[in-house]
Amino acid sequence: METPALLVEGLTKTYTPGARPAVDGLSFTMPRGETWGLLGGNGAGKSTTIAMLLGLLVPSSGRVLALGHDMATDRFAALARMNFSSPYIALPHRLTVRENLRVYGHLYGVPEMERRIADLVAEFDLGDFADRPAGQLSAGQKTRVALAKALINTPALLLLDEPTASLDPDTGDWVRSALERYRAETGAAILLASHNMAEVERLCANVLMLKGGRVVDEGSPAALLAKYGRDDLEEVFLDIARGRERAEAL
Ligand SMILES: Nc1ncnc2c1ncn2[C@@H]1O[C@H](COP(=O)(O)OP(=O)(O)OP(=O)(O)O)[C@@H](O)[C@H]1O
Repeated sequence: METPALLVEGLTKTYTPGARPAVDGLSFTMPRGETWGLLGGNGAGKSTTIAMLLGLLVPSSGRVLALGHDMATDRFAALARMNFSSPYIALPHRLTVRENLRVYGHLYGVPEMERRIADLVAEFDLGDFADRPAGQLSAGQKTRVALAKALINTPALLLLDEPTASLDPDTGDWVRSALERYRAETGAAILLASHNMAEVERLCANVLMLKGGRVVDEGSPAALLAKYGRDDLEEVFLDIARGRERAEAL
């Protein structure tokens, strides 16, 4: 059987000794071919989780198998087939968009790289500013470039931290369609941290609700709506964020 996209066991991160962990015993198994959402209020532990899944941050305890590879011992085998985008990581700003994509294409050893770049420039509508320095772009334009960069190596596992945060509604909508198409065409798994409930409802097969670094609930958007007796995920999120138990919510 194919290994899951992510197998996470007891993942914990304590930044300050003696303080409460930022991520506290997180365990889940995410299959390939699905998009999952990581939801939670500010400080819930989403970015810390993603940084550990990528091997950028060493966990205090627990383990991550990404595409079957242990991130503690066999990280590079996994990273070649993973990618990510985060609003907190800037692209080299003096390089043009196209140069940026070439740099990352080389890093990942992308075959037929110019064709791959041309496809991504078309897919994310980067043509108008492909030859401008990345540092001169608007936040929304940078986000689209970051997503193109995240797909350069056709990853089997894609981790996205707030992928559409700076996009206007129309652009956000077609970026979501592009992600959905990518998943459907390649069978990739996508884990996205988001504050956008409509986005999560539209894209995600399963949602992990984080609070204080722990999963406080999980399920498909439809199952969570039914469980909390709500019409949209925003209301479910508020119920959980404000600590209302299910019984009180009903
Ligand atoms: N480098 C750090 N050193 C110490 N504490 C940190 C560090 N980074 C994050 N934290 C703390 O860890 C907790 C989780 O933060 P994290 O950034 O993972 O949350 P988040 O869910 O991504 O939040 P947001 O929605 O605000 O981006 C917070 O209490 C935060 O203050």
